[in-house]
Amino acid sequence: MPKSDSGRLPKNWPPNVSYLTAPSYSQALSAAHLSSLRTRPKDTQDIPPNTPSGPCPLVKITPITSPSHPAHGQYGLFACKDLKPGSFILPYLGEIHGPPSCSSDAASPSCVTSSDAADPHAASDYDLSLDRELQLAIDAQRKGNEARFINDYRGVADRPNAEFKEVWDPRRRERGMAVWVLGEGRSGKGRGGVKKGDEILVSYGRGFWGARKTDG
Ligand SMILES: C[S@@+](CC[C@H](N)C(=O)[O-])C[C@H]1O[C@@H](n2cnc3c(N)ncnc32)[C@H](O)[C@@H]1O
Repeated sequence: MPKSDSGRLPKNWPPNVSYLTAPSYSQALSAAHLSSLRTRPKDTQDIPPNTPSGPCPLVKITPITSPSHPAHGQYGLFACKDLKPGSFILPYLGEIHGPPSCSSDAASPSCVTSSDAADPHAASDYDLSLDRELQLAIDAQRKGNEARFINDYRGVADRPNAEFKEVWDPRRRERGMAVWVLGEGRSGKGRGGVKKGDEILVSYGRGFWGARKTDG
């Protein structure tokens, strides 16, 4: 049984994944990575102070039973109530890690190149970039929270209704990623927030799918 700090697990939480209520850190994170992680970037929104640590009351993990859904047989994340455009949903928790097998210097040339053997995160479908320059990312494959169940909108809806955005956590004084309802945008077209019962869908970006294309 996976353990969580609060002892409570969201419904449908998989037994082989640890449930996190706070970030986890790779032991290989360098001093430079930790320092960057704890430096507030400009123009980053705060995680709302009332964000619960533990199961998020706004969402539920739900098995995808519709055969026409491209993630049929897997899980998705659905809204338990109407969510306003631009509103915060939940943090994206997982193991914060740097580039593969990196030693104590973030810019170290001794970092080995990426391969599945050297990089435990290379094959993960749950690895979300936090800082491209420093190659910091958050991998929720083995440990995470409900946000790891968010599917891509392609083949499900015309457009995403949510997005992953960097945040500042004032309690931990640390950078992170979180899920937000898409804002109304300039035109306001088609961005009416998320309705109760809707699947929460983001765009993983073309890079995610490009990297998974097979030749055959
Ligand atoms: C971060 S996981 C999302 C949660 C996943 N459905 C689960 O139950 O664990 C990413 C994986 O979900 C599936 N997925 C998400 N969005 C999809 C889409 N639009 N079409 C096909 N598969 C999708 C793919 O298998 C992808 O590698």
